Amino acid sequence: MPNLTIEARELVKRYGSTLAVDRLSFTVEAGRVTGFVGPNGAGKSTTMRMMLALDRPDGGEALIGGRPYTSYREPARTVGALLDPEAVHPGRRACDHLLWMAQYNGIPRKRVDEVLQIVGLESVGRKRVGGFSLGMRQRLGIAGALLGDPGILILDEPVNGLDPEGIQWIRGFLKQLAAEGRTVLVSSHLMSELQDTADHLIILGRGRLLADTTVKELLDQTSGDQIEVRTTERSRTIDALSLAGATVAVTGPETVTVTGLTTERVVSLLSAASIPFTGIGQHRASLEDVYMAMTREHTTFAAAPEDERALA
Ligand SMILES: Nc1ncnc2c1ncn2[C@@H]1O[C@H](COP(=O)(O)OP(=O)(O)OP(=O)(O)O)[C@@H](O)[C@H]1O
Repeated sequence: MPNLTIEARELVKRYGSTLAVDRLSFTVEAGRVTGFVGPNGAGKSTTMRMMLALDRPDGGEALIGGRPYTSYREPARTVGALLDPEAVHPGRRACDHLLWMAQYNGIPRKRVDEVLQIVGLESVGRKRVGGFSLGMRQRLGIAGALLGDPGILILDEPVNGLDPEGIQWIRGFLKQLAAEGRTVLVSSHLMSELQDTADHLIILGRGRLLADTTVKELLDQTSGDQIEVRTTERSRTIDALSLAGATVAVTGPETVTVTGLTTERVVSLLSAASIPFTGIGQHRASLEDVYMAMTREHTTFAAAPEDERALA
């Protein structure tokens, strides 16, 4: 079995005073879709660029299949990447762009028609890229990533700019690639784009690893013992439950979320105080809630300069 992992080992990248990637370590495994999520500026693209030797780390290393990217004679057969769908010359036909990539990587030309078909661009293969929508350019970028039939795929924001049908297509497609045993690393700044697609999540904030977990573990860990109460008398509810030692958060015009008490105790306290409620039950946090809570302090677009961080 070939090694199809992607590894970041203590990766560091600085741009001037900005610490874009901060001692980042994780391993991406084959056979599943790994979502690489974090707010804008968290360091996702920088990390992917270091994996592909497009940027040089200031510390640590990135390994593809256990080796540095630069050690492969024909890297396109091991790893395919989509980084910037706008990078194709607009005057070029889609098929010529792929043909050029294939020739450069020693890949037979018949593979060009195959990948155009795989991504659903066969009917526009002879059209110039300048007339393509962003969604079509994303598909073309994915076709390029697939040219060498690689076991590892690194896709930066592939859902960006796709219409609902395109989003549906890419979700199914990524799952299929993983089911074939490939390693699929896909970034997004929106958890909602990946929550139904990714099996595993690597969450970044300001260049640091915030979580390396399965979607299920993340939800279980955070949903905990929260109870949601629906009531028109929010402030009396907050007073009564807080007095009994609960932490109560307002989560809607007629809902509060309670931590620290059992459902039975909440019911008995509200009944004793004659506070009406129309619903009560376990609160399940959405993945988006968990992600927002986790990244809240890390959403500043630019990472703080190192000397500020030292003082923090
Ligand atoms: N070439 C560069 N020169 C200077 N700063 C850079 C460069 N590339 C990235 N940065 C900075 O490094 C940090 C990480 O950027 P990066 O693009 O990797 O984040 P990202 O998570 O991919 O964000 P997005 O979701 O917006 O693509 C940001 O503060 C960014 O401004």
